[in-house]
Amino acid sequence: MNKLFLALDFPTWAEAEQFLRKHELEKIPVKVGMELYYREGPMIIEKLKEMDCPIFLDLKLYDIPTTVYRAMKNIARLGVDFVNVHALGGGEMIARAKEGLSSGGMDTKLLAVTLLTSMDEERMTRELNMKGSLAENVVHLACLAQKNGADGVVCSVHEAEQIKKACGESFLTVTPGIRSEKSATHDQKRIATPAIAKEKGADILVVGRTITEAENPKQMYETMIKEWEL
Ligand SMILES: O=c1ccn([C@@H]2O[C@H](COP(=O)(O)O)[C@@H](O)[C@H]2O)c(=O)[nH]1
Repeated sequence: MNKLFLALDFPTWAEAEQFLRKHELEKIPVKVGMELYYREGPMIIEKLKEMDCPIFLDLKLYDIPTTVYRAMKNIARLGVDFVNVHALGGGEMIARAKEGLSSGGMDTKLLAVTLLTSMDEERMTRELNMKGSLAENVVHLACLAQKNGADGVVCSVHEAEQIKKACGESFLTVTPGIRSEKSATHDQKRIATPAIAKEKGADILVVGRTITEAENPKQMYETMIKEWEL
């Protein structure tokens, strides 16, 4: 799979829709996160399906296994392409998420967030008191996710190669923190360009502000796709 999902980080559907239409980006794969989903609810998924957009619903569930199972049963009905949990919720939570999702019979793929791309090794050690290197922890969480039924993980480009080695080629690596050579890093710490993502074997790119805040979003989108597909 070789896809770029645009992070639709807008406060309302009206703003997201206006952006997509203004820049002729209808029908592209999109990621809906907490900001938009908590405002608009499931309606947003219907609207994007009407536009024929592949959808990654990025809600990052993290709760006790039963609660996640029940929430996933509801999410399963939406028929999105991807949904995710935090791998740090543990194996049982991931397995119950998969169970809840499977009840929908819609072939939604389950991803597990390893360590957020806004986290670096220094803060992981100092603030979270986690031992080992960041890459070791990410690969460990990827293996845990795989063992418990996840179809792939959200990680940074920099761990994609090691995850593929540990979990196999078909285990998906979905990578946010994508930036062009010149764009601002914002709050992201583990960043990479689409060209590096390709080199490292990442399957799916997630790009938000580099495109949505660009002077010419359509041109930036096309440039990133080109760099990714070359
Ligand atoms: O580890 C993670 C998990 C999710 N995200 C999400 O991806 C986008 C990235 O947006 P940019 O503007 O390209 O930084 C955003 O919606 C995050 O919630 C992530 O960045 N890192």
